Amino acid sequence: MFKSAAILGTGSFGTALAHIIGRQLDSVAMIGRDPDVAATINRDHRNPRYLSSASLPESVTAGTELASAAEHDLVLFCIPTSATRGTVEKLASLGLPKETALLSCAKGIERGTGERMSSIIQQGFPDNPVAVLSGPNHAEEIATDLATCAVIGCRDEELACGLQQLFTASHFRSYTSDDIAGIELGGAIKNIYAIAAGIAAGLGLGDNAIAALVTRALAEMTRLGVQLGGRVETFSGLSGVGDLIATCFSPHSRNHRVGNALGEGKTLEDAVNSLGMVAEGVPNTQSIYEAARAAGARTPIIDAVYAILYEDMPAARALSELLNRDPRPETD
Ligand SMILES: NC(=O)C1=CN([C@@H]2O[C@H](COP(=O)(O)OP(=O)(O)OC[C@H]3O[C@@H](n4cnc5c(N)ncnc54)[C@H](OP(=O)(O)O)[C@@H]3O)[C@@H](O)[C@H]2O)C=CC1
Ligand SMILES: O=C(CO)COP(=O)(O)O
Repeated sequence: MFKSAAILGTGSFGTALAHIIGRQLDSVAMIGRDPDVAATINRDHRNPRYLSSASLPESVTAGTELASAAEHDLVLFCIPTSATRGTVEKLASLGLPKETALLSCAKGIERGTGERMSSIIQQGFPDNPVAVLSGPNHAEEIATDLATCAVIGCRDEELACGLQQLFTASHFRSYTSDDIAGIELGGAIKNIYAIAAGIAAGLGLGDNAIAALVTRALAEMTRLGVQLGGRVETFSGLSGVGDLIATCFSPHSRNHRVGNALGEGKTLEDAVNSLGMVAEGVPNTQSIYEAARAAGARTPIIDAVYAILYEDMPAARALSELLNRDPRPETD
């Protein structure tokens, strides 16, 4: 179905996905901001800045011209959620054929509007087909051919099959679903719990506490995600509990690393600056906290992370307040 693709973003995830789909397609164009990074990718078939040890197939080239996305039949959005609307508007002003399929790979919702990335992309390209990809997909592992699975959210069956075929490799298995909202919400909300799990580890809590936290996080994610438009079963799938487990327990998770630094007493600014990559949970703690308030949802874990990140509440006090809330049944 697809012969070529453009990947917007030459960061970790763009590089990992180029590594996968570059083997399947005639040409994959990575479109970034830094001409030196692009030149090195073209010369050495490696990204010097992100996942520099991963080799990129010969079919992968790089550049900085957004307009060149129009030459491909699929465009992947692998940029931070905070950059999505601006990039969509720029690309829409340059123009894309209406057959070009658009695949959102970012995990978060927009601050202020609460909109999901697929909606923002669809607004910019009302006639183009839009799909999403999510799951337990750490770029570091994908780029070294460690096995994983993903779910493709798409309402058009033919496109879903085409994307499923594209994202099928000996070490990469993909599933399809038409619950785009549920898939995007799981991927966005879990970032906050990865920060929470990192904070718990940084505070020196044990395995029992972190298992309890992640279990209650799943209940909270499902409750909030359903209130925001997802289907309940999607949160027990790859983009829900699958990604929650990956990010809450993996040393690769940037969100977990930010949380860990906070638990150890570092400031949010230091934690984010020392990362040098995007940790979507930081802006998404604000956007999802706001969406939860607007929906009237009960979200004690998200509220605690929000208080630590944005209201200067010491992590140990937030933990104590979480544990000392009024008792309640496990399922309600
Ligand atoms: N890394 C992972 O394992 C996974 C990441 N994702 C999601 O993919 C998205 C991208 O993450 P990831 O690749 O890891 O992030 P990185 O921090 O590794 O890279 C971000 C990329 O986006 C570019 N970028 C940053 N700001 C802008 C902007 N304002 N306009 C255009 N481009 C910009 C950066 O350019 P520059 O290098 O020039 O700064 C860089 O190429 C996130 O939503 C993340 O949640 C999803 C699954 C897995
Ligand atoms: O979403 C991810 C893996 O599925 C990446 O998580 P981090 O952004 O926390 O590294």
